[in-house]
Amino acid sequence: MIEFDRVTKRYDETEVVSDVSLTVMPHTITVIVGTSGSGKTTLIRMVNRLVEPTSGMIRIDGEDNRLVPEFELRRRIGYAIQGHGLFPHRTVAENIATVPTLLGWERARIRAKVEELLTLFQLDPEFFGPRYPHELSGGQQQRVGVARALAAEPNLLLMDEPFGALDPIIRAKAQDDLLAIQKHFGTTIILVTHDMEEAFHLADRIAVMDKGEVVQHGAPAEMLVRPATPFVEELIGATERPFRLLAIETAGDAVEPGAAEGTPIPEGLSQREALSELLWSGRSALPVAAANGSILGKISLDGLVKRAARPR
Ligand SMILES: Nc1ncnc2c1ncn2[C@@H]1O[C@H](COP(=O)(O)OP(=O)(O)OP(=O)(O)O)[C@@H](O)[C@H]1O
Repeated sequence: MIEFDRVTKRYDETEVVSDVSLTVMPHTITVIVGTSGSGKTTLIRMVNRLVEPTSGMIRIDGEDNRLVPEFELRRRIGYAIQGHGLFPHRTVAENIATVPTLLGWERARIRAKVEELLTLFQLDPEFFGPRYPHELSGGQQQRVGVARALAAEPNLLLMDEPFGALDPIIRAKAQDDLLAIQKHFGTTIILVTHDMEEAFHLADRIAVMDKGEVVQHGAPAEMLVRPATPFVEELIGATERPFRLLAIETAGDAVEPGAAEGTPIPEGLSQREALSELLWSGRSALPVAAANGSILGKISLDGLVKRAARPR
């Protein structure tokens, strides 16, 4: 659990983070959104003490983070940033192995970890392990950056626009990888993004920052129904509300009994994507398939229209 307790950061006279109190529950994804310059990066960099708060305290599992030596914090907390920050003269495998090596893991354990992570990110370890970052595409480098942040199996992962530079297709893939990994390891993740679509897709909780303050912190659906300020409402975008609501849950959550014709929708697809498939197919229902290919039932336009309506 991460507790921000009345955290303030000032640079000279300018307050860039103002009296933020926020609790991040273990094994959840909290997404921080807000306009440029609202203090998102500063807030998360205070967790691993790349930035020191002017006042207030951050506790990690109950422990004041100032009592933990900085090098220890940075080994314990994964940190992935836009542009990935890979070491150019180290291979992909060496990059991922950075923190485990510092921690003195045995070679066999390091090798196994590197292979596991590359495989999870669907990068063939034999092919990609010995390559150098410049031999990879931007999207592949970005995934290696996230793999590196995860290598020492941190309980906590801080991510600052980790998918910012990716094209929409690779981005969607990277988001799904992240969700799978979060499920697999139970990692607590705090992620900063400008992309509301990404926020609604990934978040268990969204924190909205405006001029250094957290103006709302809650479940995505709650934010749609009860935006705390006009700023939050504007950020969500009134015309997007039904679609944002559908983006929160998966097709698997909307399965209805019965059969339907057409190409099956994977159960992990968001309901928003399922709606799009339905509209494009011109059908009123499509089958929904599990990862192993078995048909779970169907998803219907009528069902999704009901789910997209304002919750009561
Ligand atoms: N080292 C610093 N010295 C002075 N001011 C700073 C420093 N770091 C950040 N700031 C200021 O603090 C404010 C918040 O910056 P921060 O990077 O936290 O915002 P952000 O919400 O992450 O923005 P963006 O979305 O553009 O990345 C900005 O106005 C920035 O200029």
